[in-house]
Amino acid sequence: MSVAAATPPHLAVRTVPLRDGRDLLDHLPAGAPLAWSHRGDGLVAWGEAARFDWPGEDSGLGAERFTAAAAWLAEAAAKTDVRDGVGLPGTGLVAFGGFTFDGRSAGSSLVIPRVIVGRRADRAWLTTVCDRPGTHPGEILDACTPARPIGPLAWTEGSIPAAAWGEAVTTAVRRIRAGELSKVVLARDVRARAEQDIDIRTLLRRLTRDYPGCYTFSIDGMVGATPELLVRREGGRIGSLVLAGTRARGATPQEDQRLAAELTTSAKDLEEHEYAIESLRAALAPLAEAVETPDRPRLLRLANVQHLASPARAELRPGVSTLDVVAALHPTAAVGGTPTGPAMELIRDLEAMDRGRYAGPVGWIDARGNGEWGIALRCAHISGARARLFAGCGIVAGSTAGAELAEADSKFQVMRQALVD
Ligand SMILES: C=C(O[C@H]1C=CC=C(C(=O)O)[C@@H]1O)C(=O)O
Repeated sequence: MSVAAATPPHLAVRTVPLRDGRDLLDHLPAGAPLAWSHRGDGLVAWGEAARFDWPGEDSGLGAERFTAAAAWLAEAAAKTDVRDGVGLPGTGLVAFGGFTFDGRSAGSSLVIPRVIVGRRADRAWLTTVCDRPGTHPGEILDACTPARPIGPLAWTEGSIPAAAWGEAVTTAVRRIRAGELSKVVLARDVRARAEQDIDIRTLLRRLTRDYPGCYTFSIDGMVGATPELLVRREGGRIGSLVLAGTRARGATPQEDQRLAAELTTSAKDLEEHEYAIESLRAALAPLAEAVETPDRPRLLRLANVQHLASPARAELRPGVSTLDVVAALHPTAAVGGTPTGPAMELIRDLEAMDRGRYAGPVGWIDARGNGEWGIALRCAHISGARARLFAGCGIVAGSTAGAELAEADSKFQVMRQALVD
């Protein structure tokens, strides 16, 4: 099924310092905004100078989509004339990307925008991408109209009703107890329809306001605020934040504390977390040295849920690219399961839906290989007036359908709240 991606064009890229203290999102015109932001830093972008699309591969387990994307980007970089007056990660040639969860699905893409505005602490910059040196992209002048409210929404079930998904959880628990695998992450979707096209900038504003500690993203209609950092690369250093194990937030400080204590001492959740750490260490072993992970996970509190979280750091071996790391880490045990092969098969058997880019790598990369890639969680696919929301849960031998349905609901809350005026 694989086909060659379109050859990237010759481009001229200019980055200049920007003396503008505005919030990154204030720069975005309506339409199809690109964004990646975390605590006010990040990149927003619009327009499309070049694009890589991947149609899906036959086996679904390989890394073809990442390898093809890396080759396309390297070719684009070789054909680009760059004048970078700032020289930070995220300046010069930058591509935004979103990859499908399953290699068999179509929809993985990289986009080199026409205009990028970036911020890192007190430094901001503007990057423009043209077809010829000395020209300016028309998109730079796109009028920045105010973000619109979403308006009334009609909600419907997704691909699989709640009760049937609960049965899938029970089946997964049975297969885990029978020794077929240790853990599988099962996901479900719900759908909403607005009366007018959904203004993605409104969602981004609400997500950055409510989830400042998460990575807010918008790439080709996938919009969300993920707490899970797959890999951040700066020079030869990489970092990652492994999450697995979840409780809701309590309604009172006492209840919140009780749920946190339950999570940090739960054998089921610590086991689930350990699988995620082991899979990260195994995936990084051939690519990186000095992999450091903490002895015990920390508690990460978000507005809707609390997670067990472990920050990891490592030093990349020479010649290893960022997309090599993305390919090696994906799918982590936090979105696939353990072992990966049987978990992927069970997901295909039980979920009754194509995840598309939900739970796939999402982020940006520059021509020097710096970049930040998260896992597309707590997100929705927005297409015109339609939104499809996704949420998944790690299932282990001790899981129950009722608790997992409740956990999925607390994960849906991120995009539900972003969509409701
Ligand atoms: C699969 C999702 O979350 C993962 C990330 C953190 C904790 C998880 C858990 O505790 O089940 C999930 O593995 C999702 O939000 O859709």
